[in-house]
Amino acid sequence: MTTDSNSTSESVTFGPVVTPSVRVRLAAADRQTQLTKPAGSLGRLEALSAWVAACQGECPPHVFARPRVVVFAGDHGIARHGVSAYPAEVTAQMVANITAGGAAVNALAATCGAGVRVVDISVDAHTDPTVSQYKIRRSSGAIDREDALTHDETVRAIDAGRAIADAEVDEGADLLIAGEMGIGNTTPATVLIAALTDTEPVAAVGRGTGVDDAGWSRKTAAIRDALRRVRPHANAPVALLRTAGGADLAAMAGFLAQAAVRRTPVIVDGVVVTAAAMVAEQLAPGARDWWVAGHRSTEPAHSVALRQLQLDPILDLGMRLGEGSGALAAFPVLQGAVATLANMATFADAGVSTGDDATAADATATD
Ligand SMILES: O=C(O)c1ccc[n+]([C@@H]2O[C@H](COP(=O)([O-])O)[C@@H](O)[C@H]2O)c1
Ligand SMILES: Cc1cc2nc[nH]c2cc1C
Repeated sequence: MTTDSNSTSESVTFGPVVTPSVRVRLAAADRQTQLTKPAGSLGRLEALSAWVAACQGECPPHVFARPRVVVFAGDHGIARHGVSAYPAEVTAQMVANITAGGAAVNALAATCGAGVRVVDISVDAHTDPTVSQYKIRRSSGAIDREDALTHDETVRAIDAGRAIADAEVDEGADLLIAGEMGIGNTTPATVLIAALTDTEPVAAVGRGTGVDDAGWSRKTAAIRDALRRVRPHANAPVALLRTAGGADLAAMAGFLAQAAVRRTPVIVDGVVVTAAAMVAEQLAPGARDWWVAGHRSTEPAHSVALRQLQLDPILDLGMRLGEGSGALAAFPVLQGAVATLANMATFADAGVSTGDDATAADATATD
């Protein structure tokens, strides 16, 4: 088996990813011990707040002022081969629904002040020019029998995602969420994750939108066939996306990699976004330090990918929607964590006795 391993020879290069500040993370952990609460009593919120402070490079951190969701929409040729519970036409219909404000992503984003943008990367329909600025093509190829994209399309899709991340950060986004919409997209997502983790199709395949048993069998066979085509490219992210990904997945990978280059934290969503994240980590090593997993989707491949990326999801609510919904559900938890570190009084400020004072008082009483 031949292996392409040199990602620079694939003509896509990302700027360096710096590590979120270790010094600030330690200062944040120390400040958490000084806040008016028993030591460690905010549980994982304490580590989450320290991560945000490290990403922002200052402690105390500031609560997020401009969280932004970008929903990447694209169709997949494999959806025409009975692997989803819904017809491919739903992708374009949902793009219109998101644009009109009627989708779950809109409802969730409105509760926490997040802005939503939907971008048509590869929808198999004509869409409004306001969403099609970055369109690469109409639908990616059916990956069980043909490449998803040409090399040139793959590079352009990655660059589109990079440009979208740059535009969001330049316009002041201080937290990014990648979401997606695309009938059939759990099939290429599962192929990418299985290829990158050497996982058997049956251990990774899930029901996606709720496909029935016959559809599940077709999906498993499609994943097996696509895996045969893609396995030689497991160490070559551009070839991986070209062979068995899609334009939407490539754009998300570029977006997630560039967010890290731009030192902007990201809440990762479900199985499709996390598949793109695995490729983004190949494109820009270290990018994962800038991401937190919002939730654990019910798709088995999602757990496989989270384990590989060493991301511990904030929520586990049995969600499997996509659109960035799981990340948005987790956002108030993350924002709350930041608010504790940013806004709570210290024991010294508030004149509240510390645990050390109790120990000292006990010692005095027994002297
Ligand atoms: O995010 C997830 O984990 C997730 C799990 C199952 C389904 N989805 C969404 O459902 C669509 C893909 O499902 P399917 O069955 O058509 O492959 C796509 O629009 C995704 O946003 C998303
Ligand atoms: C209606 C619908 C909405 C979605 N949002 C994300 N994936 C979806 C799939 C369907 C079918």
